[in-house]
Amino acid sequence: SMSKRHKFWETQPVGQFKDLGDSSLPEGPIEEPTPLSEVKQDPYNLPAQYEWSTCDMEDGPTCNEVYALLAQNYVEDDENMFRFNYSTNFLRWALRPPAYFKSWHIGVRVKASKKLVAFITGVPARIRVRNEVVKMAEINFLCVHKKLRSKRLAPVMIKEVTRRVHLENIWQAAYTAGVVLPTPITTCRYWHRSLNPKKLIDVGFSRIGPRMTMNRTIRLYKLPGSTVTPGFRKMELRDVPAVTRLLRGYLGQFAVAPDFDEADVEHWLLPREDVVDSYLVESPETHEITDFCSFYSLPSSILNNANYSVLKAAYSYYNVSTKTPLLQLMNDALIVAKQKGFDVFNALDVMQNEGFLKELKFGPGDGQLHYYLYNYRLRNPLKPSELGLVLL
Ligand SMILES: CCCCCCCCCCCCCC(=O)CSCCNC(=O)CCNC(=O)[C@H](O)C(C)(C)COP(=O)(O)OP(=O)(O)OC[C@H]1O[C@@H](n2cnc3c(N)ncnc32)[C@H](O)[C@@H]1OP(=O)(O)O
Ligand SMILES: CN(C)Cc1n[nH]c2ccc(-c3ccc(F)cc3OCCn3ccnc3)cc12
Repeated sequence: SMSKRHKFWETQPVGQFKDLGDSSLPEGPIEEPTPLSEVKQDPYNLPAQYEWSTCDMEDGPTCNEVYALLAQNYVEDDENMFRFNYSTNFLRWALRPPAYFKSWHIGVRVKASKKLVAFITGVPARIRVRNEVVKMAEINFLCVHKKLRSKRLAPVMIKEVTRRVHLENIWQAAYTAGVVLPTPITTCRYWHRSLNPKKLIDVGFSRIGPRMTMNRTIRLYKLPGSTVTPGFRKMELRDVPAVTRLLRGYLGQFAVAPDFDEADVEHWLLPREDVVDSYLVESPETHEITDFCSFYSLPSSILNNANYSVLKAAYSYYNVSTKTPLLQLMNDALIVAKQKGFDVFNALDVMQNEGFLKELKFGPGDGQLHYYLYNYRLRNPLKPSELGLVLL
């Protein structure tokens, strides 16, 4: 991608590959805000047969259309064996955080049939970059129907969501992708911890290692039936103030991290069945909340297997350990994920995750996840361990 032409991205206020190494460029916004009166008031032009369609995720039929478009056309692994299968409840959670804008849930429909054929979203977030808290849009769920690929629809959709974000006086964004674009602020690897090795091997997600048998593999990944940490329990509404304090204190060590307040913690971290799970350790003696762990539920469709159609995957979200060793805390997270029927527990090598991945028998995945900021330059890329942000 360094040599590749990026005809669209070269026009955008993002770090450009040609600027890499030029440490004279200042860290911070690349372009200044435009006066709101000068922001384009009307939507960008789509090809004649298509129209913009703001998607109300609270409307059942619309939410189901978005679900179906993503279930059939969203991100697949490199071998096209799996495709993310975000649930409708997950999408409503991901897209309606505090102070969200419905106008940032942008669909493209065929005028004649009203068929939803493309989608892109933004949600507002306060992201701290080093010592600056920046109002940003987190951009996600960019999807063009498989039959409409390579028609340069994505740049139009990106410009339209940018325009609508600008109208709310927000000038920066954060996003991730499995593809390399100008220019990653960091590149993470993802790791997988088998919970149901027999199914993972059956569907081709994992392979039996050399000098291993199926039974030996099942034994290798066996976990206790219950958690081991005294005071380990599900998070409840009454815990929001304490978890907010714990999380803000912990995330302060990372160069880029969300600036969560109590309303954010209530939305993003209170357990929601089959969407997000959060646990904490309440000291039996002092009743102080000392540790926290969370994971979200993102199944993948299995695209061609006779016995299974869905891979149940848990993804590590935000974890804080101040008293319980991180290894023990995350092992308890694996134990509850197994209890809940997940087949695999996934984690990125961000934050302090490298400290538990190998020890808890995670294996490296076969791809990378690149993190990006829009209209905000970092002088140097970050190490994954300097990143405290997980996007869904
Ligand atoms: C201040 C507010 C700012 C807000 C905006 C911030 C920026 C937000 C940016 C969005 C963040 C989304 C984050 C997110 O959702 C998480 S990443 C997941 C993206 N979605 C998928 O992978 C689903 C399956 N693929 C598709 O649906 C299509 O392949 C897509 C729609 C991906 C591209 O459709 P297509 O039919 O295959 O391609 P054309 O229309 O012909 O367009 C080709 C151009 O698109 C560039 N491209 C390809 N993939 C991209 C990607 N993942 N991000 C950004 N750009 C991407 C590509 O480099 C080329 O530009 P270049 O010629 O310059 O290289
Ligand atoms: C983050 N969010 C924006 C979705 C997203 N977009 N692009 C991606 C590329 C990789 C990962 C990812 C992140 C963590 C992880 F443990 C495994 C992953 O992908 C495995 C490959 N795969 C793809 C579909 N089914 C399986 C997520 C994403």
